[in-house]
Amino acid sequence: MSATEPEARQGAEPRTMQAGAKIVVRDVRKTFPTKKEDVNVLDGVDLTVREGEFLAIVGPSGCGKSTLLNCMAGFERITSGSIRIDSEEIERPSPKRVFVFQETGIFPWYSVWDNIGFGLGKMPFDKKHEIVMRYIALVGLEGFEKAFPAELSGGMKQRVEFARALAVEPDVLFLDEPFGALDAFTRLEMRREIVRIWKETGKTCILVTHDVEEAVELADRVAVMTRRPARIHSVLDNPLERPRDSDQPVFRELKDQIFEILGVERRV
Ligand SMILES: Nc1ncnc2c1ncn2[C@@H]1O[C@H](COP(=O)(O)OP(=O)(O)OP(=O)(O)O)[C@@H](O)[C@H]1O
Repeated sequence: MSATEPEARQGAEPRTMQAGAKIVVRDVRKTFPTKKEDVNVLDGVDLTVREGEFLAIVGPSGCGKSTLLNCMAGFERITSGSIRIDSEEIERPSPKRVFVFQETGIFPWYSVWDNIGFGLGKMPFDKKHEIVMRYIALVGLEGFEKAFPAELSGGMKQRVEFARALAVEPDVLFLDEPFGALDAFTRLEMRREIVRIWKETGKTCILVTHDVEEAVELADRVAVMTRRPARIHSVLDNPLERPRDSDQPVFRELKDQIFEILGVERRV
């Protein structure tokens, strides 16, 4: 396992040509103006997300993890710096970049089929049906296409959420605490599921989580943020094969390393 210091700040021209780079974040600052005073949230964030990787972002509570994710997806405008996806500057949201939140993202008044087909817009029924059923199968919900969310368990609703996100064929999946509303057992089950889905689809996945163990179990690399105003403290490589076991010495070392970084930040 190895930790890399945040990538060196680039000059005016971001280093977008790095082989395999999907998202390049350079010297990003984000300030929220409020009536009382400006809230300085991100303060020089540098991060490169590789094509097809599973990257987790952890950090102290309220440090700006969701803000960074929103900026990368184009939902929030950055104050300065640069965020490029496939060498294109991000200025607005795109259907190629979708969010998966907690189960609350799905519409209770729509069936599983309608929820998953929602983002597909107008298209011939047969084509839509083929796509919806493909993703229903991918997430293991065959037989539940006519069910409504109230008839589903928390884990099943989460599967609908994943299928709905994937059906629009995004090339980046942003996962913002997606398992936060699930009970402990279902959360463990869904962690395994997300790894399987990620492997089968090859999407670039960026996960924000409070749970360091979850980050180490799932991610190829873990980016650790400082407290607010935040930057990336370090990015740790996770060399462990999947499925991972939290009793493995390397798993524990990696977790300890992250806690140490977070602890240091808390004492500053
Ligand atoms: N629209 C906004 N206007 C003003 N301040 C905001 C806005 N959005 C976020 N903030 C502030 O930015 C800071 C970072 O929020 P953010 O939700 O990104 O942090 P986080 O690390 O994801 O939080 P948590 O650990 O609680 O999930 C917080 O202090 C928050 O109050």
